[in-house]
Amino acid sequence: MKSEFIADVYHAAAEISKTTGYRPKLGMILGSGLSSLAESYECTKVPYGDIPVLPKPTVEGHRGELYINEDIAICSGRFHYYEGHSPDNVVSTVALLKGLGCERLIVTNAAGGINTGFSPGDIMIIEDHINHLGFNPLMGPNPQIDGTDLGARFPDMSRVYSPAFAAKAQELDGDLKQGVYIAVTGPSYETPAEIRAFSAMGADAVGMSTVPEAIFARYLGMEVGGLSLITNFAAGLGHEELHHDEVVEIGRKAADRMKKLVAGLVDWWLKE
Ligand SMILES: O=P(O)(O)O[C@@H]1C[C@H](O)[C@@H](CO)O1
Ligand code: HPA
Repeated sequence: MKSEFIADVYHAAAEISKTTGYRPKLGMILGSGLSSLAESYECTKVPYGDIPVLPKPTVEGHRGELYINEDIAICSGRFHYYEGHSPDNVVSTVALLKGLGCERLIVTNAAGGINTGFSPGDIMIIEDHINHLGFNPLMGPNPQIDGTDLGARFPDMSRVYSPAFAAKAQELDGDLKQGVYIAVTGPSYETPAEIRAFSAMGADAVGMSTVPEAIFARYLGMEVGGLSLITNFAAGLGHEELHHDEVVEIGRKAADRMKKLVAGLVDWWLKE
């Protein structure tokens, strides 16, 4: 992340706080097909188009709107590496949320189930991740604001996802899965051989996002909780070809259960 870029994003965040009067403590990034989760909250909506420092999302199922109120800021729409965005742009939503005042972050995504105990419609608490993207958002000079490093040059990643968040999620919904998310670049889905390799590496679900956001959020000192909605059997494990419109459709269908879970987690993390 370049110092100038983060300064611009923080500046944009300060402008939003000034106009709306809000400095929420909790941020959330919504995955493919999950944009309706934002509708549970009474919020002011700011289209990404009104935040010129942000790039434009190009993927179906990612709206491109910031929802904000005094408690929560929700990025409905994220930036994926496969869209051609730079690593800085991929994590610009996290920088925006941090600039708005968020100290905690919930990341959500749609993912393919690698673990043979997982089925479409399952929700997996992200317990850990494998970065298979080929880049790390912290590569490059360690950014500074007013001469001070934004975070550690070599940040610890031994506990990216909050165990307290995972425990609370299990308490709220007794039927959750838990596992390791592996991020690949996409946009092609994986081959069955890749899925077998990822399984041997210890991955339970595969997707094309989230990991850079979680790394950057931890670097910034935020607490992170993660949820994957399993939208399909990973390549070779089901009988059908994979299509993004089905990923979005399953996301929409499972949104009510996700909404209930997320609402409980939001209430808890705002009070905790
Ligand atoms: O933004 P997420 O990770 O939820 O989106 C997933 C990964 C790809 O962008 C897309 C593939 O269908 O959905
Ligand atoms: O099977 C998948 N692979 C990668 N990304 C995904 N996002 C949803 N499903 C998948």
